[in-house]
Amino acid sequence: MAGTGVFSDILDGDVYKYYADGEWKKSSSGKTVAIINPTTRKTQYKVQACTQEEVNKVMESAKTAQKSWAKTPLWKRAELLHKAAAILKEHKAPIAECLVKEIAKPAKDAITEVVRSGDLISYTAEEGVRILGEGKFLVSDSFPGNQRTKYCLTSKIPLGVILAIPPFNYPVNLAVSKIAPALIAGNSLVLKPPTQGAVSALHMVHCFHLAGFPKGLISCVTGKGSEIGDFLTMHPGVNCISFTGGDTGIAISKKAGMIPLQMELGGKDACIVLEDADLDLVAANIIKGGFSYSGQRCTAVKVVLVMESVADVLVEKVKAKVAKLRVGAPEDDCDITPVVSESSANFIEGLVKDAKEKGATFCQEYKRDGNLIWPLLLDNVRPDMRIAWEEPFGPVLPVIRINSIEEGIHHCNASNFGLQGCVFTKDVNKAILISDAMETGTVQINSAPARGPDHFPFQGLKDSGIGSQGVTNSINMMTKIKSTVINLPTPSYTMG
Ligand SMILES: NC(=O)C1=CN([C@@H]2O[C@H](COP(=O)(O)OP(=O)(O)OC[C@H]3O[C@@H](n4cnc5c(N)ncnc54)[C@H](OP(=O)(O)O)[C@@H]3O)[C@@H](O)[C@H]2O)C=CC1
Ligand SMILES: O=C(O)[C@H](O)COP(=O)(O)O
Repeated sequence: MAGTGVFSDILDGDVYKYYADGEWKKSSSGKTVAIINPTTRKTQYKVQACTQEEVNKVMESAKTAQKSWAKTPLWKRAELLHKAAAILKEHKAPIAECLVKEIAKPAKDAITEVVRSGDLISYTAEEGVRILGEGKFLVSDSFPGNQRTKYCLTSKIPLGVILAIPPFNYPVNLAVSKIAPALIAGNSLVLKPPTQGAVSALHMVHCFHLAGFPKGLISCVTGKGSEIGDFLTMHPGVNCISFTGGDTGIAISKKAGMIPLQMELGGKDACIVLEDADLDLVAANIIKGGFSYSGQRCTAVKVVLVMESVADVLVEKVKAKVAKLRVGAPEDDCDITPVVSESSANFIEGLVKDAKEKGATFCQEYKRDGNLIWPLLLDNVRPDMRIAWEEPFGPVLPVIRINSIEEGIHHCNASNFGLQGCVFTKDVNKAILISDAMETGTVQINSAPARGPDHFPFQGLKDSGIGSQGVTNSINMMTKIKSTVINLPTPSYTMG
């Protein structure tokens, strides 16, 4: 049960506290933020609306704690991360319950997110010990005109205070994907969780608290991004921002100072289907890729570009699978659950209405009950329809029929997004040519797009982001290079 047992410290009455200086605290603002359960559309939880003064104190503590954390041996940092991972997995049930209640994540997917997060933390600890435990040794005479009079020792050092801002759809996994690399690299961490997902995140933070991390090293400030967000992202105490979400990230990148930014933003992942594709495999991946978590994934299949000659058969196969999707409450492990908010549902409905007005073929009747939208496949979608380009972040999937591979690649590359894409064909030569031509960070061949496994690079191009994620890339981007050069009076060459 959320906020009970080991988690009772984080709850004060019906309001969750924020975390700073190794303690759970009540904000002096006296204001709270309601978290609306997408299924019931009623207030499920409340969190603090932290003040700017409290953010200032958090940043000061983070700066101080980072100095001693940077002197903590790598093996000790890794040991604490492994402890946090174990505690997180031990308490996966109450944390998963929070995910079900605040973001309507299906119960089994919620458990998976928490376990995956524990695994990510441990993998990051191991990877960090390896890659941060070695540097480079350079000699001067490799550059023309130089004798071997200079030895250069380089190492990766921490940036300082990392501000992590994850999105609602993975409030635990996309938080730890920032927290763990930051900490193993010797940084301190300030977390601003999404409002919907904040209580899941607070429970996750408590697992780090229970693991025994130094006071002030990790903080979690709550409050609406629209109210406290700018103060955080423009705070002079922040040395790096790692953000996942929507267009907000583009706005942040224009406001932030001269600091490293890691931005994972929206996507319009295209699924290109060639005539020789295994259409049963394609249909299964369209269902998994297009409708998991009701399409609320940046890596969801967001447009199907299928060769006309096989389109009828494919659409029928997908329709048959859509009909079998269970629609309902996340507690019942339904495949399609309510989208995260009424505003999101209204946005999705706007795209559907536009497609209707412009003549798309509705493979199912459009149906909505509150935030619950039944899965909808739109066939014969044309480029003049908004759904061809915009990201619904919901269970609505457009099918565009193409007559050539070039047409598919053109549509994919005409998008402002460039996160992932996928291509289905038995011809590996064509698959490689198409992958090379698609302007996306990743192309999946014969499978739906996906960020996982979490050690794979994860890179958005164009409006899909900057800076590459994935465990190793995240660790590296949260460090900078320090060099020490030893100057010898006379050249010295190591004898064989
Ligand atoms: N790339 C991806 O993985 C994801 C992309 N998205 C895209 O974003 C859209 C909206 O989803 P959502 O999660 O609301 O994304 P947002 O970009 O609105 O929010 C992402 C995070 O940013 C915070 N935030 C909001 N405003 C600011 C600000 N001014 N400064 C700093 N932080 C801020 C939010 O906090 P708060 O919740 O308090 O507003 C949240 O923690 C989706 O429709 C989808 O297109 C969404 C999720 C994942
Ligand atoms: O932001 C997102 O939606 C996630 O990065 C997608 O992750 P997934 O492919 O593992 O669902």
